[in-house]
Amino acid sequence: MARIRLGQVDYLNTLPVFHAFEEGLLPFNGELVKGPPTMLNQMLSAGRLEVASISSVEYARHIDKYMILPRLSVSADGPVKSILLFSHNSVTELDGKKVCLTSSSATAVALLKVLFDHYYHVEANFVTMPPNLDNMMAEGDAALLIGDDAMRAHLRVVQEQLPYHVTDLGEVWKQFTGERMVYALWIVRKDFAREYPAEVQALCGMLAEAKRIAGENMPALLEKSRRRTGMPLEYLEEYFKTINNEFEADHRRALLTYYDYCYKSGLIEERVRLSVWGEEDA
Ligand SMILES: C=C(O[C@@H]1C=C(C(=O)O)C=C[C@H]1O)C(=O)O
Repeated sequence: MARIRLGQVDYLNTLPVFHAFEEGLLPFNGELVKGPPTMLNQMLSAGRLEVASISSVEYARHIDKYMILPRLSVSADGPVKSILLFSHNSVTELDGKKVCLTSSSATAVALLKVLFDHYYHVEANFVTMPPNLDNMMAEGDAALLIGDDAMRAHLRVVQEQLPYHVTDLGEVWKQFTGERMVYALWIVRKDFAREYPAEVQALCGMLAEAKRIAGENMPALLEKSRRRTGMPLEYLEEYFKTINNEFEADHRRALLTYYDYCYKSGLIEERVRLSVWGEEDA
């Protein structure tokens, strides 16, 4: 029996899928590997994980090697609250300025570049840095943060009344395209899926069960999130209402729209078709 190394993006937005795994509520006898998206992106690509939640743009960069697991994503329809650009001035004034990008992200980095190219028509200089708001704002004119880092930074901006503009890229994307945005997917390595289809099928069942369990245990999940991050309960409650973890027809159309723009901006090399585990043409 193949042991599955399962990568978990270590942000709140994957908890509605991973909570039951963390709590040992499922008969999963593989290994859970936690880290920021870019770490898991690399590990999956290097064959050091079999399955992982990773940056959605990464799928488009490895379509020959990857398959999408059904009915799973991290997405939001409009404002997402955790993909945020902090800036000293408004975004339209960032032409020729320095924008610091979190080293944890791939999807949001590409989304920012797409929006700069096609929506704001702004050409900035990008530098990649560890996710630290103060260092980034000292170094450049704007800072892109994602996940819990972005949420913490936003709370600080409000509490300490820091004089920054805060732009929610999910909201801008929705204004621009009318679509939701899919930030993360659950991906299996194709070579592994071909060799161990029964294990992948069983894992898909567990992931579906895990979502159901989390949905029925929101008070416990919220309390765990509060303990883990120190963020206020109401803020977390709103966040979990904002994040969606499905992958249906709307998500697919939205994702393909995003990939189209990534292609136009030279951020991915080929046009993409979605190959989803268990579907006819996968
Ligand atoms: C919405 C989010 O989606 C995340 C954004 C990612 C990226 O930018 O590469 C990767 C995984 C997601 O968990 C977030 O973390 O805030």
